Amino acid sequence: MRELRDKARSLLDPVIRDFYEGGADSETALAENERAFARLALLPRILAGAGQASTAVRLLGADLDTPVLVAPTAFHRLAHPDGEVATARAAAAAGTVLIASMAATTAVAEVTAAARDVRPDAQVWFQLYLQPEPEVTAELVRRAEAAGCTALVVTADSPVFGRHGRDERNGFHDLPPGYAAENMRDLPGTPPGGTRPIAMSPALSWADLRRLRELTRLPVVLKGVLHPADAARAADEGLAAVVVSNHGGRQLDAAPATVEALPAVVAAIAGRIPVLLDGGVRTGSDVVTALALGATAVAVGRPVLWGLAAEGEDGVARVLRTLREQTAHVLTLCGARDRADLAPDQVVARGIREVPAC
Ligand SMILES: Cc1cc2nc3c(=O)[nH]c(=O)nc-3n(C[C@H](O)[C@H](O)[C@H](O)COP(=O)(O)O)c2cc1C
Ligand SMILES: CCCCC(=O)C(=O)O
Repeated sequence: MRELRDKARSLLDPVIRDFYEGGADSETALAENERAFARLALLPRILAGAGQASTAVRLLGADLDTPVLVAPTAFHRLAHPDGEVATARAAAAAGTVLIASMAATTAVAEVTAAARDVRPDAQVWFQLYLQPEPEVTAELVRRAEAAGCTALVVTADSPVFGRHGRDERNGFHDLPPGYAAENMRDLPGTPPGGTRPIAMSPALSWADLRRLRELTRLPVVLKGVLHPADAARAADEGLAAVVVSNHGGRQLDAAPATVEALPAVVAAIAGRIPVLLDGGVRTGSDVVTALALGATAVAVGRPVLWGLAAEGEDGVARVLRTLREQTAHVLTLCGARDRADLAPDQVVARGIREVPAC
């Protein structure tokens, strides 16, 4: 992973590298996502007789080979000329879900076609920001459905754009000439062939999410959940899953590390719907830590961009394969056959522990 990251960093234009790597404000949330995992240790169970570990997981009715999904990230063609097509092919081959970003540089129909070309039952979910004009959101949903996406992921942690100091310093505000947010083309209100900018709105509420659900039969996943009360509400409202996420540290810089927010969300959901997590997942130990704390699966953002920038489709495939192999290895070392054998008491803070009364 480090090797791919370093290769990506050396190949990418520094302005694009900063866009991918950067976080909001002081980049505290960005750094804390990784640091919080480093502050945790796993207590293995021994002599459990668990046998060969399995990374397979069932999620929203689909069987996946790995609990590591591809988080939605913008503008893949800035990382590699094959862009989202390469990512989609690698995710499909890895037997995982690609959450395709609304801010993709490839239209969602082309993304799903690329994934299905590798594997007919490939799972592509479509991430969107609810747009202030309902007819724009409705058209995006219609396109995602027509493309064969199997779920919608609404990102709810972005009432405004995050403040990204690196992009401001670099003057990176728009896609370079020759690239476009292809899902935003030919929407209501755009001139023929033109695109419209992605809007973020602080006026959006649960009522807007309910209206979205009336438009579609697709399961709707809520991304950007950190408060347990919001998690409970998501389950009450009938959402299909939540993603504990602080947007990779790119929105509220004072947000907690996601792995630290996870236990309260898991408790609030109380097994009603799957809880996913993204932010700072870099190794199989991170994956197993999140699973032990109650996540059904995790997603990775920047590692996929490193793989893509370094080696295109092969690089993304390598990132996903490495994480799956490491996850299986760590499960085995923890005495677990799969996620169901893990328990939250296996995750402990580093440092000397109090001696428990046994
Ligand atoms: C360059 C970049 C672009 C992103 N674009 C989107 C996006 O379009 N939609 C979205 O919901 N999240 C977006 N995210 C957030 C990711 O989905 C995810 O929450 C985050 O990257 C996870 O953290 P990690 O990068 O540490 O794995 C983006 C993140 C990065 C780094
Ligand atoms: C309008 C593009 C939004 C991309 C995004 O969510 C991010 O860069 O974090």
